[in-house]
Amino acid sequence: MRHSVTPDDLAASVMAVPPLALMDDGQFSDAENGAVLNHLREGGVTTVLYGGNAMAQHWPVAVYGDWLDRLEVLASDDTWLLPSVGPDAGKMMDQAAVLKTRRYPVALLVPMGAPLTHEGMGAALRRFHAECGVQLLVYIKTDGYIPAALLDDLLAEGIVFGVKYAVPRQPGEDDFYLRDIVAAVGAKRVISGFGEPPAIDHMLNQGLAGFTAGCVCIAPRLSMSLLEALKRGDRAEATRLLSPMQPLEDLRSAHGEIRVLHDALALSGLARTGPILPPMSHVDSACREALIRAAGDLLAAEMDDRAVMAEAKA
Ligand SMILES: N[C@@H](CC=O)C(=O)O
Repeated sequence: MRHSVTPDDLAASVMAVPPLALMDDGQFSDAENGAVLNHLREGGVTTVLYGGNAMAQHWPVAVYGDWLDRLEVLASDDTWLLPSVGPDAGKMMDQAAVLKTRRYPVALLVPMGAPLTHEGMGAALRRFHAECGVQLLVYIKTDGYIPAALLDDLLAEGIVFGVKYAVPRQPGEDDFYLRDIVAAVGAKRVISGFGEPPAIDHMLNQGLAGFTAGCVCIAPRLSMSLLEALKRGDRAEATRLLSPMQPLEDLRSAHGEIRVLHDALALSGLARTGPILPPMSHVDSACREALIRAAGDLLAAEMDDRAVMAEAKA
């Protein structure tokens, strides 16, 4: 696992957001989480965030250090691994005590909810950083969550590392909040935060540096090629690369993105992800067949792409 990173690393790899694999008794599975991490690394992904898809806000603090230590052992030396902290300021301090004795450079701050003020939120982030020295990637899912000027101050103080931006917009809708954030902290510090489809507009039209995604866990090579296409401004190639992911993305939109991804990894045969953490639950059996097809087709497209690349290199 890497112990230091720079803002350029936000653009160097897709930030994969995998599910967490547990054994039937709810214990962490080294073998299955290792299988997911190996598949990502073989597909070229070097940044992995244990966030929303891993239900990270619901990890008991009692196992937080142990699960992170296990992930660190499983990750390759060149992988940038990000844990999550929050969502509340008290839990952040319990997690700071754990992170203080580890070497994670950056953690994702999952969105905080009411009650809060922006002044108080700034104080909570400063207190966390003073305790453990870990910088924060701020996850923004709602308009006006944190003022752009406060983000800029926290970035200048070395507390905020960057922003994972995931406020949904209608097609063609102007995104004033995103523009303010980019004007304050610079596009290099902001990544698109909700999968491959919105990353196309975020990177091509708003100039964001990269993106986080879930489908990348099944198709890392395709997703990395999508990132490269977007960095060179190639919309046609990006759209082509997105198309094998769309059936699974459609199922995620219809039935819940976290649980569909968790079960898709298992049904594709990539990893036995096991029980999903409460308060989430598994997908209904009614969409199982469609999920087997979508996940299997996406994995097949990934393996075909890898075979073509290997042949081209030989
Ligand atoms: N929610 C997105 C990316 C993660 O933050 C996804 O799963 O595609």
